[in-house]
Amino acid sequence: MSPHAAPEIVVHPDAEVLAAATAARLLTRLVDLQSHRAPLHLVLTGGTVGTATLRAVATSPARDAVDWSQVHLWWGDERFLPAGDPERNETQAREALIDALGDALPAANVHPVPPRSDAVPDADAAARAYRAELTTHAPEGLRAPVPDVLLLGVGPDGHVASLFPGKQTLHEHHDLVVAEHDSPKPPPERVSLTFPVIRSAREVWLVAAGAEKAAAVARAVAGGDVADTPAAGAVGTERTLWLLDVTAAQDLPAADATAGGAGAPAASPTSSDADPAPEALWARVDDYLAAVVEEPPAAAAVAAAAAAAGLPDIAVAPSQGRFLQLLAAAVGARRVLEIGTLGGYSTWWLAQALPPDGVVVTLELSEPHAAVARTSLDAAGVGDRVELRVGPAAESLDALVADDGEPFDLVFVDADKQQLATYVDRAITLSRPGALIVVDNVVRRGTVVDSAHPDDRVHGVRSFMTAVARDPRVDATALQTVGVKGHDGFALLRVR
Ligand SMILES: O=C(O)[C@H](O)[C@@H](O)[C@H](O)[C@H](O)COP(=O)(O)O
Repeated sequence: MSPHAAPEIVVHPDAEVLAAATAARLLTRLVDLQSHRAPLHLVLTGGTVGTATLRAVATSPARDAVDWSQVHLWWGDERFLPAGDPERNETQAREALIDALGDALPAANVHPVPPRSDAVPDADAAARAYRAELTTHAPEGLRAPVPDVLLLGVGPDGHVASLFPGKQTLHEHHDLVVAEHDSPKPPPERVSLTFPVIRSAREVWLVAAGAEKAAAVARAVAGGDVADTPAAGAVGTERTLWLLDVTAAQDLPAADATAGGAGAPAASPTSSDADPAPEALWARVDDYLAAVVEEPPAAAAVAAAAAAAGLPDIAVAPSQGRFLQLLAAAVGARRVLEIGTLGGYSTWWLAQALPPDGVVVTLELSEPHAAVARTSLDAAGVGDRVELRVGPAAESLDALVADDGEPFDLVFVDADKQQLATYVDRAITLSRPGALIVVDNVVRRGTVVDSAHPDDRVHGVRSFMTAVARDPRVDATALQTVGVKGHDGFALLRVR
């Protein structure tokens, strides 16, 4: 099985057969793997199919072919409830399998997410404790054990574990475990592994039954947007296996699924033979790169505050933030202009490059966004190096031109695209020779090539591209990028 292999899909006639077949497959896989390595790490999932699979394992004649003393059990997520609560995934897994294994499975091999208690009063505390447990059992050089098989149920909205569409937790690239305080699936308080852990698994098995899952399954298998369909981001380093019943597979192209039990890798879900480069793979690479570009806690706090305030998740990724910082440092920036503050995340990175007397002048249209940014940047200790101006960017830029102040050394343009040509024209006017101007989001999933595209932001970018191509004041280039934010790109200008 090659890394990043296309997902395999196996379809069974109904949910009962699906659970039994998944159990048989799991037992066989564990026995096979035990001839290669020990211990094994198996991550369980909550939900009806996940729990039915555990019951089928418990009642299988092949159950005892596994040396359970060499298997560690973890959970992909947990409903943050008191110990023994029947709704806890741990409770259900104990009733379905663990109790039946008895002494064959040492208690020390079972690693539940801590239940609600006086000692662990909230999901954040449980997440911290679970993170510590993972790290305790991590091999040298890693922060968590590498799951050999990671099971995931799939919700009708495409959620996996307790990672739900539209939530900031989907974009957690560094932490191993997060608390979810507002789960749309009850209970609201949950704890979940993050994608960096899920995507570190050798094999990710997604199990789903029921027609209500079909649309999400089809979107995920087709490599959909993780923000809309989190299951699309659940891929293993060696294998991604979809185990479905007929109804959950009903929206898949017919060629994409093999009959149940065969288990042979299905035809790739794409028309080409080459491995597709799904957004999930790009996101996984970003996860890897994020481990290289450690997102400082102060930056993560700015991002978290923006998410908590409900700001749209359109800030740059950590690696892009560091890129801006390095560019600013490379030109020895003392004065930086930012057009589009949002929650202040890129502002924070830019401020890191400044000398003590440096300043980032950042322009934001929305007062509520500016208020979030101001609070976060002050809390991060960089507020004294940031001058935040609220109002329409074109007006603020004209005022800066009228001020005829010191020129800027670097400009970062990350605002509405309809007026991009105007913003960049003013930025060039406000910059010194040798200054750099970075313009974000200029590829827009490739739509920038479409002269008839209905989105006026596309036309704003195209107008900017046309203008900058013939502007004698700058040398310019533009590069495509892929990553957790999908397919996009940026332009880089140097003022002559
Ligand atoms: O705690 C949970 O609820 C699960 O971990 C969750 O991710 C579940 O696996 C899916 O919601 C699918 O659940 P069903 O299989 O019951 O549809």
